[in-house]
Amino acid sequence: MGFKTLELAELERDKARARQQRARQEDSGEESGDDLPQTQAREVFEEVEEDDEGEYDDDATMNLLSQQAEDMELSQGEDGDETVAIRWAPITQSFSSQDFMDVEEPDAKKPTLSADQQRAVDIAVSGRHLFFTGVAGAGKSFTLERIIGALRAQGKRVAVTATTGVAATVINGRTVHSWAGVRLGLQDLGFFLTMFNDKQHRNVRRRWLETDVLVIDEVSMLTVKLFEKLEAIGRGMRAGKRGTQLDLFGNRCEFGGIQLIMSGDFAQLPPVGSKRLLFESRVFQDMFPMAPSNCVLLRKSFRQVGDDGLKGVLDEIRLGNVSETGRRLLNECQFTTFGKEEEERCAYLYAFNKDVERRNRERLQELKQKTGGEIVTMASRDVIEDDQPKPFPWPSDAWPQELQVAVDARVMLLYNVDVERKLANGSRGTVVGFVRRGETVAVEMYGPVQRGEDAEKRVGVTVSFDPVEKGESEVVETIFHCPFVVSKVLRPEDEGEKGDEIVTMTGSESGEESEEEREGETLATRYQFPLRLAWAMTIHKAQGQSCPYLEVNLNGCGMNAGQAYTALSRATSAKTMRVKSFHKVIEQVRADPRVINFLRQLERL
Ligand SMILES: Nc1ncnc2c1ncn2[C@@H]1O[C@H](COP(=O)(O)OP(=O)(O)OP(=O)(O)O)[C@@H](O)[C@H]1O
Repeated sequence: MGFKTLELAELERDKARARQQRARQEDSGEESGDDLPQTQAREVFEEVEEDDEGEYDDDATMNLLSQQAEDMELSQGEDGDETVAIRWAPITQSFSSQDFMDVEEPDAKKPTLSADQQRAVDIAVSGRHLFFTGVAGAGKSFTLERIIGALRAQGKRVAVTATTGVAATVINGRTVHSWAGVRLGLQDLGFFLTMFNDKQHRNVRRRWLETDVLVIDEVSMLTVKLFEKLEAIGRGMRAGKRGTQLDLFGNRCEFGGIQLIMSGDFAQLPPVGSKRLLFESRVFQDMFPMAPSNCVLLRKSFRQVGDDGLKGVLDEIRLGNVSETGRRLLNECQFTTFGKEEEERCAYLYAFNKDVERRNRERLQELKQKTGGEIVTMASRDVIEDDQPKPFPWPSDAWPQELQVAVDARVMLLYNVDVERKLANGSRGTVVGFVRRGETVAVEMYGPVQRGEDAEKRVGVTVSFDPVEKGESEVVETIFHCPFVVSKVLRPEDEGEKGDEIVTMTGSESGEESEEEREGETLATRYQFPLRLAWAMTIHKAQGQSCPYLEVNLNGCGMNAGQAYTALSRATSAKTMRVKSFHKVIEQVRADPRVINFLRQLERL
């Protein structure tokens, strides 16, 4: 497909989106800002925001906020050494009507909910906080979509989020960090409450104030510390609005009265950099008491339909205890073979980054031999401040200085470009071509230098992203023309909690920084494509996805049933899954006793 065709397809899609939005606005009697140029429309919107603010007494609110900040200062707790695990910062923090988007009426053809799924929907529409969980493929994301539809039909303003970008794409949401405006969430409560009250952050503030229901998916990866911080921010931000009243059920207004809908499976991946699991949080326990009125366990898996053998072995691994029958099945999976096309679509999962990188390098060389195509090296453009050492000691998690790609190479996106359009950190696709000078202005301005034949002319890379299977089996194809990403090393103004330098990865299509990102002194900046090779990926990147063809290497998953379980449960059937390094690991797989205990309590409800 030529580039012009790609651009046209994109244009058509944007037009269709605009048409849909206009139709929705007309239906709801809302005035459309579409006829205005974009900036003007934004100004109109901001004026409305200013007016809304009149509802609150700003001085009184500020006093309350500072008081609350002192009262609720969060301690570091045992998670004090939390590592910086999420390497991006939101591209834009802007509030959009999409945050509170209407949804279509339920379609009679859509699959019907199981009794447990229906119970979750009923609790959600009753206005109570809801936590629901279930085995991988039990339809947690699917049920969330139904819940969101039902709540919006009640006129509620629902913010849809997940703990990772890829998980957010599945439910048409954004990351909870981005929604909440907290980036990595490293600063203390007072910092956020003060920050959200300056004019620059009015959009974040407005989101906190106007949301009725906050949905968070894949909560097994949410740290106790961040969850409790979000709860305190909610209370702090909304204090001027609702005080510290009790809600309809006589509860203290957690999250300042926002209803919480949380979903995830603690038998899958735990949070990065923290030993505590979310259900150990006192705030979580208060909000979601172990009772049928607040918690639901979905028991049936819909992913491995028709493969009871695989379902059975997954249930065993989940609890860290694999039977002889289960071992035999996994043993047979060592010898699964795929046809040529299936092998191309296969996802290879590893526990370690070094294995992922090795496998991807091998596949790139194989591709070159097979097609005779050229491997293109994208060298980053580095800007290092005068007083900084040269070469600059880039942190190990900075984007690579040299990125190698080729046409037909499988690649993965490295930050959340546009989660609503399914372009999230972890989204996978295939390189379809290179964009040459003159075909796009933005690329010329911000493109990195390339080496290799024809390098002068090659200034961009075009990727066709895989369709994302939504909860209800629709597919959305996205063809994406890569923007560039700025990777910065900053010395923050407030020195952070640890006084260390913080690495901030920021991205924007224009290459310009957004207001919120202009904090601290820039030491060095790297311009690079936000891509990495992705025939192989880490198990973390695969959470929440279904993989029709899968190879799992279990090396490194010992002692961590969550990793083995997450990896193997991406498969839709044992026939389309190849398992490697299984013997050594299966003896060691142990489930976390805290998780087993938590699940047993849920079973008894
Ligand atoms: N009631 C249902 N009827 C038919 N299909 C369903 C139903 N519920 C879920 N599914 C299908 O099952 C598959 C898995 O669902 P989903 O991805 O929501 O599971 P999940 O619990 O979120 O999985 P994971 O824990 O791996 O993220 C999807 O293809 C979904 O469409």
